[in-house]
Amino acid sequence: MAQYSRISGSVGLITLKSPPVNALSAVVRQGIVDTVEKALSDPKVKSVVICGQNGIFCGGADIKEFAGNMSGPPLVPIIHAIEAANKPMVAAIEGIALGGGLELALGCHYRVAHAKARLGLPEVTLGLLPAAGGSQRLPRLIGVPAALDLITTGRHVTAAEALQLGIVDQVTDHKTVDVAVKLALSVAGKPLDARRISTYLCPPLSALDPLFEEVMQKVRQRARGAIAPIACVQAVRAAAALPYAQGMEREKELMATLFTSGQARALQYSFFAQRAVSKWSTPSGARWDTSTPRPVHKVAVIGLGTMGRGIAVALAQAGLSVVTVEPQEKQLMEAKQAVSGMLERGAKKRGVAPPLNNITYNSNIQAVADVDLVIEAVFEDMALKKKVFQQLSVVCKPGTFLCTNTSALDVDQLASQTRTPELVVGMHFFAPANVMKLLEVVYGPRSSPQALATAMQLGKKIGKVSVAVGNCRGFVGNRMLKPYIEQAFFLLEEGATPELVDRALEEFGFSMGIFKVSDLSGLDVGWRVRKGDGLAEPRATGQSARIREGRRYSPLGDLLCEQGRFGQKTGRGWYQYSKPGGREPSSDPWFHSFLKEYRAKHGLVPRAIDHQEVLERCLYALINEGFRILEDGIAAGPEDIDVIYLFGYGWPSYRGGPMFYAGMVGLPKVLDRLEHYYQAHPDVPYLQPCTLLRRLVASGSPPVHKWREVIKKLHSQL
Ligand SMILES: CCCCCCCC/C=C\C=C\CC(=O)SCCNC(=O)CCNC(=O)[C@H](O)C(C)(C)COP(=O)(O)OP(=O)(O)OC[C@H]1O[C@@H](n2cnc3c(N)ncnc32)[C@H](O)[C@@H]1OP(=O)(O)O
Repeated sequence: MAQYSRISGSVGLITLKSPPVNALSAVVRQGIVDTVEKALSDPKVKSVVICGQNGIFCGGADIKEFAGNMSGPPLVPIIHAIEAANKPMVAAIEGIALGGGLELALGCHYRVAHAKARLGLPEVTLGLLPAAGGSQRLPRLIGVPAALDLITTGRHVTAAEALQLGIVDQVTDHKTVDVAVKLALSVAGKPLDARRISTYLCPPLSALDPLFEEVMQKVRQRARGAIAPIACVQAVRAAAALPYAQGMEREKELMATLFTSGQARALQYSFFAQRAVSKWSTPSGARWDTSTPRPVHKVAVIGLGTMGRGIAVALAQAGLSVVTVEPQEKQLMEAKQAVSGMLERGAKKRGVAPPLNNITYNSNIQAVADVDLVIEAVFEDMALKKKVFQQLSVVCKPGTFLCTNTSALDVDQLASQTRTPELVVGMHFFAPANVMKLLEVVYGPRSSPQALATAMQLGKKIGKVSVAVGNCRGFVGNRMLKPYIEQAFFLLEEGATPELVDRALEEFGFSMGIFKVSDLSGLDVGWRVRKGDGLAEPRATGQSARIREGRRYSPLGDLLCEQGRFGQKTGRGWYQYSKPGGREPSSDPWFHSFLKEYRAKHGLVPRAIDHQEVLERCLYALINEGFRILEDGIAAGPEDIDVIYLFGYGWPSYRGGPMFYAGMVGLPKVLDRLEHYYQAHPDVPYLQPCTLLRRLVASGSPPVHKWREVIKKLHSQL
């Protein structure tokens, strides 16, 4: 709703009231219509201030409404009425003015922002464009280049930047509404024509066409298949080229296409999925709202390899006190230099002082005696990790949470090395740990709800999207990756090339195909794991070379590693590079002839493989494993899996995540194709459709938000 009052004798005050972010729901929009009418018809009122309750101006349109039938008065005419008003309208912006919220403010004649406010048009991140006049007013106000930047990226700006750009007229450290009322009093009765942004022309630019061509090219490259950023450029172009009324028509037309698109549905799903994962629950009944995290001030990081360094930086940047331990002096010195450099570069970017003093560097594990929580980040080796946990159990003060940054190992085995297994959880960071947003928080059967809640809270504090997952080999992300990679290897055996597989995946929207990723992260990583599992040992030639434990196995990755081809770091992998450490992959004739010989040796007759098959085999195998994970209760719901893939594995955001994507493709189709491929490859168990997928299809393929009901039923029957 919106509340109306009169203050300071002649100022009408309209307060948006719709917690938590005063989104513009149908009720709020109706409230604005009613209160504006009241203010304009009250002869005692000479000017009007619009603000939001609880220090928040407005978070934009109510995104929940987009999924249903939109009712209530539309926003565009409301904003037109505000702009056309014959009394000055002033927006008092506290907290946030985002999307429709900023568009509402742009309809006002004046804007005052609190110094801590953030403003932006993030519609593009929801698969939309600012369609309540934002795409037409913002370029008229701040010019085409700046508007293109804000609208195509959706980035939020601070009040200071908004002032510099000319989005707001005034920034204050005081009570924003009081300052806005003062301004409203001072401008009462003054002419308003020059304050109506829709009447402006965009600031002139000499070479409009080349500018838009250049921007469009950049945006297309960055968008990698997303349609909203393209539409945003087209809308701003209309603002630059057309009179306002025609520009608004174009804005409406473009929005109509986006609004009903699958991409918008996916991005809006992902917005709510990100929020849903913070409301975690476990099969044993622990929940986010009944578990109290303990405060964490001082954290230890054990091991200063690549992961440990990134984790230490992420912690220090969030203001935590960090105790690092690296027993090898040389490695410790190198790490100190590297970490300081990372902190300095990060601080420069953010315009703050580097938090160098937040970190101490130690070679003795005794230094962790008084920390609240430890994150072990030593080499991925169970024996080594067990030793560290035994030491930690002795050294740390009672009650210290002990976390491991393993990417696949059994958290429960590590817990059993300590006297307090209930305080042990996994905190699986993704490289580079100070950049990547994802954190898998892994609870074992003995982890206490408080340990889980504390790790989740710490993740949030350091700016991660944290997802609680159960303990199994590879947890969620890496467990699903295994069948995906396996299919890619099999496709090479059957006739594909790394180039073909990568192209198909990149056209789908991944920034890099699986073979480029493998070269980047190092082929030796997977090789070490396979050797640990007894899979990668050199075997007899012939049939048995391609079978392990009765299942089809491809030794291609192992064979490359045996040749010292570890990817970018050695300058050779699935591709070749100009030098060791080179970044630009190019097709490698050696690999192609090696593959030819390999196929001949194993009697494999290559056949033509198209992009469709690559996508179906790689992605459906991965999705099938996702369903198994849900079946096993390792992830609480499809949102958890999707968020993990969106934030940790480069899944294209406009496809919503693998489980959402399966729903978009249609579960019957996914099931049918898996059945087809399993029939063709009965020695590949990952292709066998799992029970949950069958059950969902049998229950009419409900939409993704209803899957939990089916999962619950399935669990109750097991
Ligand atoms: C045929 C064509 C017809 C077309 C008709 C279309 C009409 C066109 C007119 C206008 C269109 C306008 C477009 C928009 O305005 S789109 C919305 C733009 N706004 C945003 O993108 C903001 C999204 N929200 C955020 O970024 C954050 O939530 C933020 C506001 C910054 C607050 O962050 P934080 O403090 O971290 O809190 P949470 O993110 O956890 O959010 C708290 C809860 O509030 C819910 N929320 C937030 N924003 C919205 C929103 N805009 N609509 C609905 N709900 C919102 C969020 O889900 C949390 O809820 P819960 O606690 O239940 O999880």
